[in-house]
Amino acid sequence: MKFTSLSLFSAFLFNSINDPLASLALASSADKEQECKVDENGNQVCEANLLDDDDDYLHDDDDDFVDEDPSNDNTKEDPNCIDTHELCSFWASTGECAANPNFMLQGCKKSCNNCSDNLSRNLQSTKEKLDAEKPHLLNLMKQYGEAQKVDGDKADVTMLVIKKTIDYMKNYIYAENPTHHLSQSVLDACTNNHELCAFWAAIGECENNISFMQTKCAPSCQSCSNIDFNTRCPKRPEDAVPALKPNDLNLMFERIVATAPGNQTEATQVLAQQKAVQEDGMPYYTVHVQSSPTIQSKDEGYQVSLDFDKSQDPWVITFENFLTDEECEELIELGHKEGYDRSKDVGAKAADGSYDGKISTTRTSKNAWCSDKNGCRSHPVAKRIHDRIQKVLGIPTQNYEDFQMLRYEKGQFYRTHHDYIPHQKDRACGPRILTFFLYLSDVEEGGGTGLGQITDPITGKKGLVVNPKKGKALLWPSIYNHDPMEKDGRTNHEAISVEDGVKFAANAWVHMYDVIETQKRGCT
Ligand SMILES: O=C(O)CCC(=O)C(=O)O
Ligand SMILES: [Fe+2]
Repeated sequence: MKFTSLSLFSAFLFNSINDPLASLALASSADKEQECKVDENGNQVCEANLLDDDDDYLHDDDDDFVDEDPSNDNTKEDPNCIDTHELCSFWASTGECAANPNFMLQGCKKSCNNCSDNLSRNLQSTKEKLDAEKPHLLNLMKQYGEAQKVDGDKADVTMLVIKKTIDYMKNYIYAENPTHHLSQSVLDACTNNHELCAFWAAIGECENNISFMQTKCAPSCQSCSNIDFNTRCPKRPEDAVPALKPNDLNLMFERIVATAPGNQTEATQVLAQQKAVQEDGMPYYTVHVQSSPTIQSKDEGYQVSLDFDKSQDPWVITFENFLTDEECEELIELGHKEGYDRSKDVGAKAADGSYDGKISTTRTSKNAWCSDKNGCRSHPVAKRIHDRIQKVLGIPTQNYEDFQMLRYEKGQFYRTHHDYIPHQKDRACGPRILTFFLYLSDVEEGGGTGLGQITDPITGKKGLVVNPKKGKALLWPSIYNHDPMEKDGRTNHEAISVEDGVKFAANAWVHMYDVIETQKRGCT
């Protein structure tokens, strides 16, 4: 029996995005497609004589494919090389293959020139033949970046990714008459930058870890077009609601001070000292104003203008007992699970529009990001604290970056800097507008947060130092009240060296707009 490896590979391409193993099973029966049907669960089911019924899905010991010669199939039409929509050719001509590859490369294969070629047709589907092909395929893969490592129990699925990658790179990216309009710099950057790209793609990382995978392992994720910042990064929706409008900043701080549960009465102050927690889980925290405008919104002479903002001191407040001891310990532990690495500053802009982290001599601490890649962000304690901050600020948690967990050993510091990142003004997430800083440990000596341009309320001199204390929080704005997209440089700050002990802390940076998708796609 002649083996229709052309339809095999096309079927594989079409299905393997969701389930590569299933697609191979489907593929091995592709020449008898009429004998396969979809069951009530939506799964493809084929007659028993088409698929082995043991779990060795690659096993095929009859001789029903003997297409030893790749040229044998050259003249055959690929039945899967079709457009599934009448507008495919129009869309392809308007650049949709590049702009919308997820749909177009599968749904408009013909117009996008994303059909299987001789190599693909000749792919063998038995385990033995796969193994025999392996050196050849791995060799071909070297054209597209780092040589790929394939072993372990995911070797078969990884090989499927490799086949898919070669097909995509050869027939679509480097097609003779490409239908995409990718720039030379994107093409040059579209390489696998790690030997495990194919493996990671095989275990679903292209979707779990979009920012890294779709740019640094783009061939394996079939995502060269996403290297381009404008394709990968969603624009800020026209109707996006800003977290703060002009004048909201002052009103927010005034409200936070007035409503702090521990500040209300003498009795609540006692409860705060006892670290009591309210029924809804909110601790009886107290708020202490370190610095604020002297003329407040209800006062005569109050204005919403740059001159007025400059004539007043910026807000800086602290919260005592904002977190319970258990919450602090759990957050530190989450940081350990993620792994504390040497902290980096915002570095140079990369070809994909992201900004590299650069090791800096002015920041010697270690940090870990509590992202959702490993479920940290959705851990109940991390989530509870995000929700608590949301309650205090009245700004939704989607606007909060993942917690950046910090660890300073003796002698470590972060020299004076500002948290506002100017280029983010034009990004979907908008700039950082507030820093909600959490102290997770007591520190024996040193390790304070210094705000050099803020007047210390006790000494009356410039240079406020907030000392760490387990469960305490510190909040300051990075922007002005009259125009909350604009940086207020007066909240420059530093992490003073730890002299003794270890300082654990966490940054919760609040953006003007939703930052979740921007962060996930590496667009911040
Ligand atoms: O550790 C501190 O006290 C401040 C840290 C800081 O400013 C930062 O991580 O951006
Ligand atoms: Fe900072």
